[in-house]
Amino acid sequence: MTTSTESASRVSVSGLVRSYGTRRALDGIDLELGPGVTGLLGRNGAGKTTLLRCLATDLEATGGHVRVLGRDPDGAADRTEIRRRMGYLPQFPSFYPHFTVFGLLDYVAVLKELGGRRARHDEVRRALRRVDLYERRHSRVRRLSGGMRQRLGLAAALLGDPELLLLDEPTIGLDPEQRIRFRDLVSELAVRSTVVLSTHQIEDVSALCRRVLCLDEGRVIFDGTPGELVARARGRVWEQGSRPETGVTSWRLADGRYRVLVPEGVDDPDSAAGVPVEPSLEDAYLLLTGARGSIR
Ligand SMILES: Nc1ncnc2c1ncn2[C@@H]1O[C@H](COP(=O)(O)OP(=O)(O)OP(=O)(O)O)[C@@H](O)[C@H]1O
Repeated sequence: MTTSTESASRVSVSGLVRSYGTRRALDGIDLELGPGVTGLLGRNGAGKTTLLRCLATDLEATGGHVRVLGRDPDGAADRTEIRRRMGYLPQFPSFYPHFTVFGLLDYVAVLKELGGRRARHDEVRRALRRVDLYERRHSRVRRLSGGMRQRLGLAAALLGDPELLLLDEPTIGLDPEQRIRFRDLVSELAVRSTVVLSTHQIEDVSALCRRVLCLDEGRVIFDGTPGELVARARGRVWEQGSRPETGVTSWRLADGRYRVLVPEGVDDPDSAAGVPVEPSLEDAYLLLTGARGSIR
């Protein structure tokens, strides 16, 4: 039976467990996602890619319940329907190098069963324009730069205006202009679509996400707005002239001073040594995930 919360959500996950052998990469995730951009943060190995792969029907859950776009990924017919209505940019997209840019996207569009030839070609052109690759449509994929390949992967994910867009580290390798273009595109799409963005680029989260989920060892350790995450760090970020004692996180800044993060339960530094400053989202994330000691 479908509950009203489930039908409003594009993604509904409860008690999701995914193990690789004896290792639990996801250890009981509960999640409801509606339209808008949600940023997925977490250290290397926290479980972000595994979560996206479970939502993308690329990995089966070991335990718990997953519904994507109102469908059950365990059923073959439901899985096909989810794949048609979802766009997925994997962490390491790989392409046939001898295809042209246009030919490759057209091939993906055929697999997604996007309309007749004419409508499909229109959609391929539209996706190429959106990622600024239209001028390169006749190039062989092997001749693209790393950032262009990343944009090609994004174009493939955008085909057919998916209701759910799952993006695993989408801005890796993009130059600043293309990164801003990407943000503009994603925020436009997120008016109607649900976008989940796994990233280590905290600036992308600040610029794009209304909601942040932070994973640690396969569990959600924070679920809220970027502002709520920053608020947790207020009063715990300092700058001072000398490297502090252990027990706090610190790193040297360009001007020779030190930025100091003071975890909860540790005394504030001596106010004579430094001044409290407004935390950034990055500071708040580092405090949340428990970084310790000097970051050199
Ligand atoms: N195919 C696999 N086989 C075995 N273990 C795996 C596999 N994929 C991931 N893992 C393990 O599962 C855990 C979560 O990995 P995952 O790739 O989901 O993390 P992540 O948060 O995406 O990391 P990163 O930021 O480095 O991409 C890690 O301990 C990882 O070593």
